Amino acid sequence: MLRALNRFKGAIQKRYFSDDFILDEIEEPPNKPEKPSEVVRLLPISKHPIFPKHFIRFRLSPENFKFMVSDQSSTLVSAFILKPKDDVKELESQLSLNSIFPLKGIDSVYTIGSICTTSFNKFDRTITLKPVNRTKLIEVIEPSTAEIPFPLVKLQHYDETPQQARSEEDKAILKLLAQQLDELRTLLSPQELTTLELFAQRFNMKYEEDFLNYVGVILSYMCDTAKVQNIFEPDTFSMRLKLTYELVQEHVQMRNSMRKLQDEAQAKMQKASEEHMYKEILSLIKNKLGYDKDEKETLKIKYSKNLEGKNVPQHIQKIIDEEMGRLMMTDKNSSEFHVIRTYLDWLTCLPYGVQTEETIDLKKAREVLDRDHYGMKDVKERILEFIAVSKLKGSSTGKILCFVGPPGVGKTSIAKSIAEALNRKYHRISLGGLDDVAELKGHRRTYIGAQPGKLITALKQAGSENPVILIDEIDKVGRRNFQGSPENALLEILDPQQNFSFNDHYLDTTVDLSKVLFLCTANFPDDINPVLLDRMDVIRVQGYTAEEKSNILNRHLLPEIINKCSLSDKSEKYEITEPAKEVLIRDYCREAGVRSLQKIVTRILEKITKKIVEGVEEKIVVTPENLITFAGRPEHAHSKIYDITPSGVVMGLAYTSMGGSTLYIEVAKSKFTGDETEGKVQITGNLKQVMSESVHIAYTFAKKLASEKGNNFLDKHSIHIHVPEGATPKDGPSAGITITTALLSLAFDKPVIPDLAMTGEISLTGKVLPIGGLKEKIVAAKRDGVKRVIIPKQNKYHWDELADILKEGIEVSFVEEYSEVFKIAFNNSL
Ligand SMILES: Nc1ncnc2c1ncn2[C@@H]1O[C@H](COP(=O)(O)OP(=O)(O)OP(=O)(O)O)[C@@H](O)[C@H]1O
Repeated sequence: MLRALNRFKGAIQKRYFSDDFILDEIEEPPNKPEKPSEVVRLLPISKHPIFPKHFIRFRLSPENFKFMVSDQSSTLVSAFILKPKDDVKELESQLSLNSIFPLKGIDSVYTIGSICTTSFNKFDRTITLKPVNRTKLIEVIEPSTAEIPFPLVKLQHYDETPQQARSEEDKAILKLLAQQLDELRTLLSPQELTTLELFAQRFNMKYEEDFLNYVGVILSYMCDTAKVQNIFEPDTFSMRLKLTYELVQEHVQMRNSMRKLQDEAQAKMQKASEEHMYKEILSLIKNKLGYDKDEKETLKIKYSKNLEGKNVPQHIQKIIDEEMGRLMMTDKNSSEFHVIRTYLDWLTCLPYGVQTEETIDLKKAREVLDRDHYGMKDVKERILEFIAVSKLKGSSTGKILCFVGPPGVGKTSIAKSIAEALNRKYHRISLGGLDDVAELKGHRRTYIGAQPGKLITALKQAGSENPVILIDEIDKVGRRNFQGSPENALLEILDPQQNFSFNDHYLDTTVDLSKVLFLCTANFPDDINPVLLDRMDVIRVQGYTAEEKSNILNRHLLPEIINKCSLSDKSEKYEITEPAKEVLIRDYCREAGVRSLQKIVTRILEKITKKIVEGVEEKIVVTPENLITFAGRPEHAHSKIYDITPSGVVMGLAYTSMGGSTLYIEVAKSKFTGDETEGKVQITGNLKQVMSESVHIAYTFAKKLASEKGNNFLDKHSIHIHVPEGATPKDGPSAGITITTALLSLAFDKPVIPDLAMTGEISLTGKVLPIGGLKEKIVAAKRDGVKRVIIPKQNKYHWDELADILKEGIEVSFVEEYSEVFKIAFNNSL
């Protein structure tokens, strides 16, 4: 500090270095009066307390200046800091120099201030305050008035005599304070540093009090008024030193973090500007050397190669040419360049005029279909008919086949076989859960990251204009929403009248889809939009019987899985016995298709592979007894929950999206509640609307029939109808005769004959109407040990078409009227 002081010896005599502060002429501090007067005027000042040996000049208003100059007592005044308030800040912002403010009340100033000598400069109406001592405000003797702007106050002065004997702690803190001050100097701007060093000239650093006052002055220009006043007030040296040290430390920390943030921000900005500069230089160099042009030329060559041998439609060629021109003109580093480039990538990669030669050969088609799929007689016949018609027509397009059936029955894989049979490329689009039309028709190019829709992607991937595109799960496509209707887009895609000019939003031009052969699959035709369904030829793919599953397993699934597990040449090391396969089909895979059978057999063969790799010597034989160790526990428990059905319980047959299943209808009486005079029906078991309606029809009919037979049970009791397995939603009218029979069984308190199951819709007059999914229902009935089934007479031809092996062991009764059901179910005993 002393070095700094010497450096600045002979500093400019009068110097302005901040708008707020005027360093006055260097002069010796005034002689301290023997004992300063204790009754003086109070000058309320702003910003910071005046530390001993530091002096400040203020500008006064003309009236105040006149008053002060004429006032006899004003050779000595006291200066007190106004407590920071909003209006003080406001006043400060209006005045650039340190100011003396009107005093609103004695409470608005801090009670510790300075007693100062004064000197006036009438040229610029300023008063210089030179502090003598710190002082405490005791009371107001004469308050301020309109004529007397500054009140007369009584004070009690501090004793500022330097004390040399310091405690060890004080000495240590003084050392630390000096260190902190050194650190602070490293964090200051050059202008701040100059100010700091100029202040140093006023203090004699030999004295610790002077050093502390000097630090106080520095802080008063850097910290809040309240904080500075806090270090100004204590009357003991130790306390002032401690508080001053803490404030310096806090300020240094704050400056350090600010410096860090500033450095980080600066580094970031510098990096960004350097990057920008290098890019500019690079692009200038590339431009000069012609590299830029080279890259564009390379793209041009790539696009012409993409289009080689293709028969690009005129309207698309025009767009390609235009976009090529734009590409050449656009700066390679601009975002626009990338947009045009991606667009051209798509436009040039589509297979314009590229086709595979279609073979419409019935014999080959039959071979392929038989090779890949067991059974499916009807489906294969329908496909061959379709191919035969295509042969005469000269093309297979124009008609849309839709394969409908439960999961895992081979709908997707038969579509693949059709593609192979016709020598067309194959691509599958899954619509499950799709609800954004843009996924089918693309996003407009104005979107960031826009892409064409699934159809254009399919054409690109197929690489030919005439692939088979399988639209999978068309029944699961989302309905209309705010983004548009995917169903409408499908109508446009599948309609031969429209799809020769399919408009993709991204390509923003029309593409010909008329040569594509569209095939669709669905689990539930009822969920397909009727307008869409109308355009399709529906081919029902039925579920498989246990025998069919067994054949599919042995002929197709097993060889395929064995091949995948690389077990083809290790057949002597393992065996899955026929009884084990039977248990697998019966207990593990009860659904209509064969997908879970495929999964479980894969799991078993993987376990076998692991054992072989581990070096198990003996032959691994999978039998019904050890099946659990290979396949785990069967997920399906036996669905037969009654061995003998009691009164009020009858077995029905249902067809769900998962295939056929047996289901029990349970009916129980419940008491009348309140003042009911007529029976009511309560339904539980997750029944959807059609089935609930069916319950009401059955109830009305059963009531009528019962009373005709002299039984008024149903009139006198409320009824609860339940269909167990509530987690599965049930719909469809085919439980009509089953519900009626269950109601009558309860009413007459007579169980139906054993091992009976029935299916059929009932009308209000007792007619039995036909049902769907007979094959699946019979498969389920057989699986659950049903010996006798009642089905509508109108379904007889479906029954006749069933394989003999499926009908074996089941006695069937075809009925037209409910009265026939009644007779069979209750064995003519009512
Ligand atoms: N009749 C069959 N002959 C040979 N393999 C079959 C037969 N039916 C199904 N598969 C095989 O079963 C597996 C599942 O069939 P696929 O994926 O075609 O069923 P899916 O009906 O399309 O089911 P989803 O409705 O769930 O899509 C395939 O590996 C398929 O080859």
